Amino acid sequence: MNDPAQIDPVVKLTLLTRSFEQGGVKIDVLRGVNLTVAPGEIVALLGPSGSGKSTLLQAVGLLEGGFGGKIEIAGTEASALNGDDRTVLRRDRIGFVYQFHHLLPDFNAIENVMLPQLVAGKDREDAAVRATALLEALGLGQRLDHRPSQLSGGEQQRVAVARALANRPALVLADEPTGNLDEATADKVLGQFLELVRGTGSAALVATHNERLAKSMDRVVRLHEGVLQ
Ligand SMILES: Nc1ncnc2c1ncn2[C@@H]1O[C@H](COP(=O)(O)OP(=O)(O)OP(=O)(O)O)[C@@H](O)[C@H]1O
Repeated sequence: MNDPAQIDPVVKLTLLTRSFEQGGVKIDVLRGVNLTVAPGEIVALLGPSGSGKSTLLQAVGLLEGGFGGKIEIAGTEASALNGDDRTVLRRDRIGFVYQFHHLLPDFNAIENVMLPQLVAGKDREDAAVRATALLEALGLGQRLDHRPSQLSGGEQQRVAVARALANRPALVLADEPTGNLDEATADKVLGQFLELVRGTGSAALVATHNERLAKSMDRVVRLHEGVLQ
């Protein structure tokens, strides 16, 4: 049996830094962030607008360079990988949900959820089975062949949640996943998202402004003046 102490964290950030130039002025947005997320743990990332939540998620999602410090994802030091290996690590281990769904407009719900699986080399039939199961679990069994424009905002976000989980990622990164929805819909979608993430055993790092929604997660961390509190 595995000793839990020996299991790698899904995320380990050590002294992460990021600065931007704005109008000739250097702004230190992240000033030495340390963060560990355990397998299956759901962590809320709170912080005021402009505090660097999206910047932090971009670092963890291996979406951008320019960061100082160390980024480890599921035991692999991502900051030491070349571009191709980083892409594979991102594709195989990380799912993303954004504030706006970013679904492909010409594909229906099931196709949008199948797509990341096909890109990862999964068999078409298996991908369809997985996509259907996820969409049904999110209450979208009657919407499988609807395109994004034929879905409500909450339904679009639920398809985006299904897409993020399609490849059974070790980690889901969500940037204001319900920020675009009214309060009642946001609560419902976030509740379903958390339940599904818990069911799959993925870990999640969820950036939000919403203290109330944050409290329903396992742990809350706050970005303040470039470090986590
Ligand atoms: N590519 C960039 N170039 C210059 N400055 C940037 C860039 N990306 C982010 N910043 C700056 O970094 C700071 C943090 O931005 P970020 O989007 O990470 O904040 P946030 O906490 O996610 O904000 P919000 O809650 O409003 O989405 C801001 O001052 C922003 O202007």
